Amino acid sequence: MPADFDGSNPATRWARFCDLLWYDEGLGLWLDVSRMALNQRDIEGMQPAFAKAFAAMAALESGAIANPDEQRMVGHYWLRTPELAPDAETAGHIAGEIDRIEAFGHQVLAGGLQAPGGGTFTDVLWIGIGGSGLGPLLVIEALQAEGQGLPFHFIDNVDPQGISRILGRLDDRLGTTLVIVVSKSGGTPEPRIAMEQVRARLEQRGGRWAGQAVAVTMVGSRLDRLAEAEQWLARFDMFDWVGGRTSITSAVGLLPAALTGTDLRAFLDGAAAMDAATRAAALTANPAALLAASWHVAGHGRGQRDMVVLPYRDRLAVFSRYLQQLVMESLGKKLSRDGQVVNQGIAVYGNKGSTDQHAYVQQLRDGVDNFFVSFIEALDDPADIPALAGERPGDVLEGFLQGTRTALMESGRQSLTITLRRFDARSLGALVALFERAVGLYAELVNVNAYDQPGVEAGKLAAASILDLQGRLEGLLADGAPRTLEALGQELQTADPEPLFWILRHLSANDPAYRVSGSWAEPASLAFARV
Ligand SMILES: O=P(O)(O)OC[C@H]1O[C@](O)(CO)[C@@H](O)[C@@H]1O
Repeated sequence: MPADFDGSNPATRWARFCDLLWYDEGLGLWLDVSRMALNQRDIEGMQPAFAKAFAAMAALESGAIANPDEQRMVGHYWLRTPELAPDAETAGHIAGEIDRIEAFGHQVLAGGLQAPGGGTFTDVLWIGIGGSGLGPLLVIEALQAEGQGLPFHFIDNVDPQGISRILGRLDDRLGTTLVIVVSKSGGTPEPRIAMEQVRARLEQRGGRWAGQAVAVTMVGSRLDRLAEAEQWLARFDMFDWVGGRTSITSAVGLLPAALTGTDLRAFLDGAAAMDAATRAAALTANPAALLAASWHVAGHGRGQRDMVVLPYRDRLAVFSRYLQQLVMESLGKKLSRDGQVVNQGIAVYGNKGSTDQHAYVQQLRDGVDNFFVSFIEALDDPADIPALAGERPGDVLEGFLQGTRTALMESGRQSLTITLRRFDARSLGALVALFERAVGLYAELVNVNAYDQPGVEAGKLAAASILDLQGRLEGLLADGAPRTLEALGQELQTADPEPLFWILRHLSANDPAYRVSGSWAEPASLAFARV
């Protein structure tokens, strides 16, 4: 039985550490939650809720409609253990896609599949947003060995400057760039618009789009239909029952692995092994349950403490962004599954240690106590970085981690630590699967649907109505007559002149045909004309 959380007594601390430490030899992974406020009373009190959560996860894995809003099954666990899928056809399809991805990677890297103008592909340009961009970025940043496979470039936004920068970087290599367009729904505006920009530039530079383009999307989506009609180089399936934020073990994460010569089977194997470990139906024997319980106690089941992710490994710097989507899009919900307003969620941020010690860790130690830290470390230091003048970088890094952990404890701040024996494709798969399951369990504890994202729709709809308003506004100003915002509002029958101000400020910054009179500091004085 673990002693209660109390940083002041080394003997109690040690006993608590030993009692709560979770370790799995096969996974080579330790989880220490002894410095979270998770006490025996909490563990006992949460047993019934966890019994229900474990049952819900078992039902989800066996194909229940776990996402009722979208009437969808939730099957990311099947991606690494296809035989778990509810029917043999689905299992065969998953396994077949993995084989195809692997073969495609080999063909591209070995030059069996060439750019349309001849020669091997030189680069990959990946276009996708949210889960269609973050998982691949994590795979590349975390796992691509220096100089191995193709260099990757990402467009994960519709920022024209960002698109311009990437196109400028690729420029004369556009004809030998493999362009992978990723959108589960196949209709998300940002990647679609970015794709059109890339396509236009690539064709200007003599490339042949269909021979260089690959689609990753749901069968039958708008993107899939386009890729099929134009006979793109390849199409890979993004299954209906996999959400963007849990798609890293689908083609979304496997294709980047295949195109960089990374061991995608090891990645899947690590995730499968962690899935097996996190099926344990006992709170203290299950690392994902230990995480979920610790988060719950720390934030009083209301998300009142933020999750600060501090990996002590540069290659994992992007992991906090990855977790940000996984945790916040899954748990950040207004309504419970019973329709009650709950405004749930856990805020996630972070970068990497020890770098952040010289940035925001000051506040963590001394400022507002509204967080818990998730330290992540790997024990394997590369052999080519030796001790110099008695200083070995790996030892210093470990010392800084322990130092920060201690300093936080001394000021009563909570932290947990995940330690990987080795950092590789297998352990990254395990790490991802650990958090996926913890998020699923936590969602059960707070009774929210972890698999929908209704809040995102509000912003998408509002953006669409702004673009519609802009179209009507431009139509009105085409006659060349100057108008104030108030007059424009009246003619366009909108009671709110503010969006008109924003649209015209942007238009006039980019199009010299727009003439502006009045003062920008006094929006009501402004008049606009298109001459
Ligand atoms: O892959 P898609 O369908 O383009 O969606 C991209 C992202 O947009 C969201 O649907 C939110 O709008 C995320 O859940 C998803 O990862």
